[in-house]
Amino acid sequence: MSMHSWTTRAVHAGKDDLAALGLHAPPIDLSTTYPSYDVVGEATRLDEFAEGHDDGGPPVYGRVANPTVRRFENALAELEGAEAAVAFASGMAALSACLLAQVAAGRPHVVGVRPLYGTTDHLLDSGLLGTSVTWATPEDAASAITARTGLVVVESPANPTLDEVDLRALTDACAPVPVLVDSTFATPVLQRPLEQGATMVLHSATKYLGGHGDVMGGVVACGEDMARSLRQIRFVTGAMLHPMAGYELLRGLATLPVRVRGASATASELARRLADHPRVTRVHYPSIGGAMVSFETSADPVALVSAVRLITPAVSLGSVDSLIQHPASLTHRIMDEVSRKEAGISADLVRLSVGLEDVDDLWADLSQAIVHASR
Ligand code: MET
Repeated sequence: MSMHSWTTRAVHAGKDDLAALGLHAPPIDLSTTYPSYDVVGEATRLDEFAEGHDDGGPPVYGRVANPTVRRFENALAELEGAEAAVAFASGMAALSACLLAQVAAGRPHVVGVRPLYGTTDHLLDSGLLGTSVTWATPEDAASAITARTGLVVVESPANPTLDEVDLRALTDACAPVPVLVDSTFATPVLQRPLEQGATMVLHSATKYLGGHGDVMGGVVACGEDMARSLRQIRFVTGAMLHPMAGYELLRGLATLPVRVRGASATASELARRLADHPRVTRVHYPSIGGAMVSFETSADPVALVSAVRLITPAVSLGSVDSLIQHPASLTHRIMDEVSRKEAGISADLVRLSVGLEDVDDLWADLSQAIVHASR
C-alpha cells in the first residue's frame, strides 16, 4: 500500500507502472481480440475468465477484460479501499450485474431503501431481472430481510432528495446480508462506504468520476469474491466498459478531489442563498457536502428549469458545468406517482448539479429563473 495521501493517490492510482514503461499517458488498447499461438493455453485462460477470474494477462477477447479498463478498475478500487472493482458500460449495467449475481446465487429478494435513482427504483419495483423487492426505511431494513434476501440496496445521498442514511447502522443491522451503496453523489472524496461496512459501492461513473459529461460508465468496488461473480455476469451479458471510456474515467479520477471540493463549496453557498429566497420552500443539502442541491419551490418548477440561461436544463450530473432538472418530469418519471410520493419526491422539487462556474454567476441565473417562473 502506498505511503502517499489519498489526494495524491487519486492523481497516480492506476498509473504507477507508466514511467517504467517509458510512458506518461496511459496506453489505450482498442483490441477486440488477442492473438495466441498456444490454443490449449488460451482455452484454459478462457475457462478462467468465464469463472470470473482476471489474472491481468491477455484477455482473449475484448468483452472479457481490457488493460485500459483494468487501470481504471484498479485505481477506483484503491480509492474506495476495495480489493477489486468491476467496470460496466453504464451505472444501470453495473446495478443489473449486481442483481443478476444474486438471482444466480438463488437469493433473488432485495430490500430497497427509498429514495433511489428513478430507473433503479423501477428496475427493482418491476422485477424485470427476476428479483423481488420489499421497500423499507433504513431503520426497518433489517426486519425486511428473509432467507432469500441477497442484497440491501441504498443510495446516500439519495437521488434526488439528497436524503442520507447512517451507513454504519444499516450495515451492522443487516449483516451478513450484503449492502450495496450507490455512492454516485458522494464520490470517494466525501464518503467511502466500504469503511462503514458496505459490501459493494456502486457509481454511475458517467457523473463525477468522468466529470465532463462526455463519458458513460458504471463501476462496482467490492471484495474479490463478489468481483468474480460480477465479472462472470459481465462476461455473458457483454456489459463491458469501452476502453476509451476506461481511459477517460481514469483521467477523471486525477481531478476528482479538486472538482468535488470546488463544486461543493459553491453548492453549499447556493444552498444557503436558496434557503433565504422567498419562493423557495425547502432546501435539501447533504451534511457530508457535495455538489448537488435540491429545493422545493412555490414557483412553477417546469417553467423554472426552462428559464435558466447559464445553467443547462438537462438530466445527469457531475459535470464541470451546472445542470438543472425537474425529477418528477425526468429522472424519476418512470416511477408511478404513489411510489414517488412514498419516496418523498415532491412535484415541486428541482434538482441542481453544481459545476465549477463562479457562484455569483450561478446565483444570478438561478434567481432570475425563479423570479421568471413565479406564479
Ligand atoms: C434518464 S434520467 C437520468 C440520468 C441520471 N442518472 C440522473 O439522475 O440524472
